[in-house]
Amino acid sequence: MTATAAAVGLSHSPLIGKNDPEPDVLARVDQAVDKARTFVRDFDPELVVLYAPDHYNGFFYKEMPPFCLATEAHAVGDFGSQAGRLSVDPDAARDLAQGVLDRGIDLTVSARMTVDHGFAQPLEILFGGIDRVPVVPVFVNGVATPLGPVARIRALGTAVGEAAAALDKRVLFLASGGLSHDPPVPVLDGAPPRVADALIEGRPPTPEQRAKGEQRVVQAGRDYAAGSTAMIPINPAWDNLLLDHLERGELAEFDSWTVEDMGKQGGGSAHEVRAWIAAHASLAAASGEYEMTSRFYEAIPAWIAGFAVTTAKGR
Ligand SMILES: O=C(O)CCc1cccc(O)c1O
Ligand SMILES: [Fe+2]
Repeated sequence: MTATAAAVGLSHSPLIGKNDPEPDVLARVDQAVDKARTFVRDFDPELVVLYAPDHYNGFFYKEMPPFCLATEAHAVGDFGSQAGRLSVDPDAARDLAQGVLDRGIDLTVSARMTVDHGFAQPLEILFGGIDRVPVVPVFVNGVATPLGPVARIRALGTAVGEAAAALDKRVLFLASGGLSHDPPVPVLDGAPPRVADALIEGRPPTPEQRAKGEQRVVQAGRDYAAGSTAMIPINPAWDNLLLDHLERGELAEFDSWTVEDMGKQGGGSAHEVRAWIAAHASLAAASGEYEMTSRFYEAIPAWIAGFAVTTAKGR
C-alpha cells in the first residue's frame, strides 16, 4: 500500500542566494533539496499542510496567537520571496480547523493571513511557486515570547494529523524553519518605543524601511560567516539531537524541552523547530508509524542557519 501521509522538513533562510556558502556546501544542499523534490513528486500530495513561523510581517503583539490556521493567505514578498496569494484550499482549511477545534485545541483561524518568506520559500523551492499546490497554512509562533510548552505544539500537530486523516487525501506535512539560529530579529522586551510600537502595531514598512531591515540581516550573515559577531553560534549537536528524536519518532521527548533551554542552546529563533515538531506529530497521528527516508544537516553561518532537509513517510 502506498503511504497516504508524508512529511518534509526544510530549513529556510532569507539569505539563500544573497549570501551563499562555499560551492561544495551549496552543492550538498542542492543535492538534499533535489532529493526532497523527487520525494514530493513521487508522493504526489493532494494537499500540503504547511507549518511555518512569521518574522513580524503577519503577526504582531497587538494580538499574538501561539498558532493560527488560514483559509486564505497572502505573502508580502520580503527578501525577494514571491509575493501574492497562496493557493489555499479553503474547504480543506475549514475542515481541518473544525477537526482541530473538535479535538479540544483552541485554534485561532485567519480568513486572510499575511505570511512572509517562512511560508513562501519552501513552496517556491519544492513546488516552484506559492500558487502551485493546494495548501493549508498553519502559522506556529517561533519568535515572539512568551511561548507556551512544546507539548501544546505536539498536541496541535497530533490534532491536525488526525483531522487530516479524515479528509481521505494524500497529505504532505511540510515544516519550514530552524534549526538552531540566532538572527537579528527584534525583541519586544526592552525595545525602544519606536521598535516596540512597530512590533505591536505591525504597520507595513515603507520600501526604504524594508530594504534597510533586510540589508541589516544580510550584513549580519556576512559578519556571522566571518566569525565576528555576538550572535549565539549554530549548535550542530543540539540540531542533531532534535533530528535524532524526529527520526526515531520520539516526539514525546520534546515535552520536557523548555523554552529557556531551547533559546540558550539554539538561539532566539530556535523556537522555529516547533514547526518541525508539529509536522512530525501530524505524520505520526495520520499514519501511526513513519520512517525518515532522508536526512541532511549542515551548519551554514552565511545563511544564519542550522540547515536541515528531511523526508519521511507513513508506513
Ligand atoms: O528577520 C527576518 O525576517 C529574517 C530572519 C532570519 C535570518 C536568517 C535565517 C532565518 O531563518 C531567519 O528567519
Ligand atoms: Fe525564520
